[in-house]
Amino acid sequence: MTDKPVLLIVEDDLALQRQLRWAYEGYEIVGAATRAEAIEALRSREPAVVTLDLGLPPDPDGTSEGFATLAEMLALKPATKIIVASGHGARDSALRAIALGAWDFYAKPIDIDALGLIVARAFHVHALEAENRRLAARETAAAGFGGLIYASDEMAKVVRTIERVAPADVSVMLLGASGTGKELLARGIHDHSPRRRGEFVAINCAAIPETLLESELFGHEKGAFTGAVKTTPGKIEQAAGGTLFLDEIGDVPLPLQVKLLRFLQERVIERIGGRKPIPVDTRIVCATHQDLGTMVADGRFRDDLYYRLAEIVVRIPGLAERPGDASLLARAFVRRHAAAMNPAVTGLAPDALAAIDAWGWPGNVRELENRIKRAVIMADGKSVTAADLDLDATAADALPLNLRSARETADRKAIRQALAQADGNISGASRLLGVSRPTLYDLLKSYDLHG
Ligand SMILES: Nc1ncnc2c1ncn2[C@@H]1O[C@H](COP(=O)(O)OP(=O)(O)OP(=O)(O)O)[C@@H](O)[C@H]1O
Repeated sequence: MTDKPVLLIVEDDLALQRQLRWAYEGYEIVGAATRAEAIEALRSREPAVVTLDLGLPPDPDGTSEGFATLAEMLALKPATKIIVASGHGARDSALRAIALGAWDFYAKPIDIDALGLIVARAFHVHALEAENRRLAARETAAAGFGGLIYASDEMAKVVRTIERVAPADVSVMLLGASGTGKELLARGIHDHSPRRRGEFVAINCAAIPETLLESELFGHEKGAFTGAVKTTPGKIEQAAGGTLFLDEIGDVPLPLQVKLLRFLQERVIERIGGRKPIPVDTRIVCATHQDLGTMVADGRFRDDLYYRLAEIVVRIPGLAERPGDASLLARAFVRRHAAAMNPAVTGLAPDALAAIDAWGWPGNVRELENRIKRAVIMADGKSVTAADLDLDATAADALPLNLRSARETADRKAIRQALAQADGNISGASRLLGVSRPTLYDLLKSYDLHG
């Protein structure tokens, strides 16, 4: 066995089969002369592409056995690209073969070069479709994770960690820049934990004025302060039996940090103006874009609270550090927003994809989604362009330090993308990059990248 792509040739004329074997060098050729042999080869070798002669025994002058083989193969492995050949009543057979799901048809006698082109194209399309299926599978697998979409190994690693910690009742701290998907991941933790039937309650500690934050979190009794007209439970109580997501935890003022710490130690709260402690069983997931380590060192964040909250710390990389994610997310957002706002739009133009890859995404996924939403509304034609995204002029980067550093940046980016596309496979990535494996190894070493 070689690692060349497998081409199955179903042909009862053994001389012709031999001739084809010699003609196509780039593939590993497997021959079959009957339906039974063809099915056996399909099962054992799973060829991506098959050429099928319709005139097979016991009906070598007709097409019945050929069509039966076609139908059986497609039923077994629908993604197989089957190219049908026949000399009899070519037009009718062609129509019938295509209707049954054949990839293409050619009329005998065989022209080796013409058939070679059809075969090569079939392999190419098969590979593209396989890649699409792989990405779609990742999308669906991740859909359980609050609809999280990703292709990069960086994000796959984050998801693996989250999947592992979700069922354990530990507090999780998510660190990442704004718009990287922290809330989505927090929701994912909740949905994959035994508390999923309870509520997921999110509170953005930065968005609520200091004076109100305590009451929001802990609730208040009627009459506790002016305007407290009725007793109101806080977010912590609301999250009993579920998960409390404290976003921007770094913005909680010090006095409230003390109260939060007491809750985490004793698992009881007291509403403002209340006298009796109320036990609350909730899991805390928190997030911040701030450097809590420095805040602890500066005395702006209590270290005892930090350690209570950060039993597990998960770092979420920025969108620009996740090769392949931006374009995958962009496609998904185009689908989502086009359906709602401009159904004529079906995709992204090549210049838009290039601009998306080149952009630094300071606002991460949120920025990407907003740009796509606006572009879908603005788009005139079927495709969103770089101009619709407002990325054409702005995508021009500042001048790099020197040519060497510009080359290194470009190299690093291309290597990471190729590795992402090849699923981390060095041979695959080196083929995509057009360099030898040893060259790629050297580059990985010199740039301190990991394959
Ligand atoms: N991997 C992803 N797949 C699909 N959608 C995503 C992904 N990451 C983020 N989003 C979407 O992007 C938006 C921003 O994500 P989210 O609110 O989770 O970010 P955040 O890190 O919590 O941001 P902030 O810190 O500003 O609150 C949301 O609409 C979210 O649904």
